[in-house]
Amino acid sequence: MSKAITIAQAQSYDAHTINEIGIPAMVLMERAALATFNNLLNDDYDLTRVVVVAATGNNGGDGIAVARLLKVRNIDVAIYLLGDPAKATDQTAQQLKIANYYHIPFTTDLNDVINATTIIDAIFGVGLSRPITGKFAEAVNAINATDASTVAIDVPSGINADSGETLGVAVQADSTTTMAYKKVGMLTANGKQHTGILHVADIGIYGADHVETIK
Ligand SMILES: NC(=O)C1=CN([C@@H]2O[C@H](COP(=O)(O)OP(=O)(O)OC[C@H]3O[C@@H](n4cnc5c(N)ncnc54)[C@H](O)[C@@H]3O)[C@@H](O)[C@H]2O)[C@@H](O)CC1
Ligand SMILES: [K+]
Repeated sequence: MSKAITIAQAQSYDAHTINEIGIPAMVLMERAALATFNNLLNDDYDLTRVVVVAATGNNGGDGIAVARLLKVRNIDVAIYLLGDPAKATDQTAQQLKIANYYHIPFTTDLNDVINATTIIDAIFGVGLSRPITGKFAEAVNAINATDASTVAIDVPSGINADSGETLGVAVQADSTTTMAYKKVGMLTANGKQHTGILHVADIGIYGADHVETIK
């Protein structure tokens, strides 16, 4: 799985898997979360205090699911939520509901992010469409200012997954678990520098050149 794909390819492979093949989006989200969680454990980060910084797109949903996987293992985890939960995607709204069931604490205090030992960056993935500003930028700057280890989901937030450019500000990750295939922007100098160690996770999404098409 060494090929690299564009944002448009990532989105069309996702849509094909969900709409044509019929694997539910929530299943893919759960696999993305489990892959991120397994890499988090294997890479041996200090999980004394974990904060998941999540927005309300599907990248955020992946992160909220990771928070639950940590919580059920008795790891101290909180969610710093950015954006309006009323505008969450269906899958992310469902993950928020599950997080509430498990009583995962939500914090609005950036000091909790600053004092974490490990931060999960689940702000934006391939859906980033404009420069990061306001509260989102404050959170990214706080993440980058800490000594905490930072683990990005899919793409370090703020990096354009096509060009590798920083859109406003971008998370400087120690490692990134990217879904299905590398993203071309992560192979540029700026992209690489923000991605850190790159893990590619097979979550059941494949391109048209995959074995799936062999009749
Ligand atoms: N759809 C799928 O099949 C899967 C998606 N997955 C995850 O979902 C991600 C893509 O999810 P989405 O398409 O929801 O996109 P994102 O979660 O990356 O973000 C999109 C949301 O952020 C907003 N946004 C974009 N740039 C912004 C900015 N600068 N400031 C404020 N808001 C901004 C958009 O309006 C949109 O609401 C992937 O990167 C991956 O992490 C995974 O769960 C696996 C399956
Ligand atoms: K991210």
